Amino acid sequence: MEKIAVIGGGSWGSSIAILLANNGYRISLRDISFEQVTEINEEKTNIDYLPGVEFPENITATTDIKEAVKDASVVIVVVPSHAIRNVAQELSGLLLDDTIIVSATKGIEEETYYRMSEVLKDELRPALHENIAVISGPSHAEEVSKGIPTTTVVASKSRRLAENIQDIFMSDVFRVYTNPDIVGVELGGALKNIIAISAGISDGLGYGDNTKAALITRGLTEIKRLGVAVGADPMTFAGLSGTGDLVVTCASQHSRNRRLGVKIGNGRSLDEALSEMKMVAEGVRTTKAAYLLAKEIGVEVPIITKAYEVLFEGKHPQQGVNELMVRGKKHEIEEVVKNKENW
Ligand SMILES: NC(=O)c1ccc[n+]([C@@H]2O[C@H](COP(=O)([O-])OP(=O)(O)OC[C@H]3O[C@@H](n4cnc5c(N)ncnc54)[C@H](O)[C@@H]3O)[C@@H](O)[C@H]2O)c1
Ligand SMILES: O=P(O)(O)OC[C@H](O)CO
Repeated sequence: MEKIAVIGGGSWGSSIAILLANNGYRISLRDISFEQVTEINEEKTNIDYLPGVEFPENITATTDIKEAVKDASVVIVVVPSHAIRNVAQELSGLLLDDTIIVSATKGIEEETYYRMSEVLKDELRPALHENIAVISGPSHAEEVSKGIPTTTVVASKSRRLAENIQDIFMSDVFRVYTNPDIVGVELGGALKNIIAISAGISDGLGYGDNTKAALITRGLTEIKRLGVAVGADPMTFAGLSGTGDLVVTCASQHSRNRRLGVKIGNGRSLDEALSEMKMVAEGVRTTKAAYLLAKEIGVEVPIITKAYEVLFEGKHPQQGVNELMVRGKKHEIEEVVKNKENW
């Protein structure tokens, strides 16, 4: 049985491990929590992160990264974004030149504005750079682990590598597409979390479906604008890691980011909201990184800016919404206006 290592045994890492174990791979699941590792090995559960789900026999958990990656042909990194650089440092030196590395983490590094695959490249030796791919898309762990039909997208520089990973992940309940646009796929998955927090804030304030549709649609415009400014293909944002992931995260009962937003909309401070959550809400760090990046390169991102002011500068969420509503008048889509002569 071919071995795959999954680094990070929280909700998404555990779900990926279960999916790939059901696809016939031998899985070594690495987490830093001794309690979690023991529970997965002895009870075949991970109650805090994936309640109600049983782990198959072909998953073994370990705290030892060396043991996890030994003889693994593929290493999937599924830790929170703030841990990925440390993990990459741990991995460097442990991997063979032909090991495939897949990032399933969604975020932007705060200090460098690097995407997750860029952080991996920064820490792994050049021989491994061509082996790096990312997987993203609308895929809540709670549903994937229960075999609920899900679609995702794999991106890498090499089509052969993307198709190889597509084959590994594909099942009759998990459909995988490929896309050569790593920048767009990664940024779609990272930036949607900011809009999901904003959608949660809107729900917490008691606003309705119209407001959420506005946040999703205008949020997608901001994601696309910022993404294109740093090299993404605009078409990617119409796909699974753009529209798909944005819709699911803004609407889903499972979303950690939306849940955090609801708490803020209900009047909690960011620290209070975070202290009530065990799982990571990536959108918090991503809000800071995206706001600062957009400011630095001069891209207009009004919703992301208000999210930043509410989360980090203590602005009242209702005031943030009001400020968005009374901004100067605009055309809906500048490109459409430009294409219409004499309008
Ligand atoms: N949960 C989902 O549905 C989902 C779906 C797609 C993508 N993601 C992304 O996957 C990433 C992980 O999210 P999650 O929901 O699984 O987080 P989580 O909070 O559920 O779990 C994180 C896990 O990582 C572990 N961890 C932390 N540092 C580690 C390290 N150095 N080595 C190994 N393990 C470490 C923690 O102990 C914990 O078990 C995030 O970027 C998230 O956006 C999550
Ligand atoms: O639960 P969230 O908000 O972290 O979102 C999880 C996934 O990114 C959804 O695709």
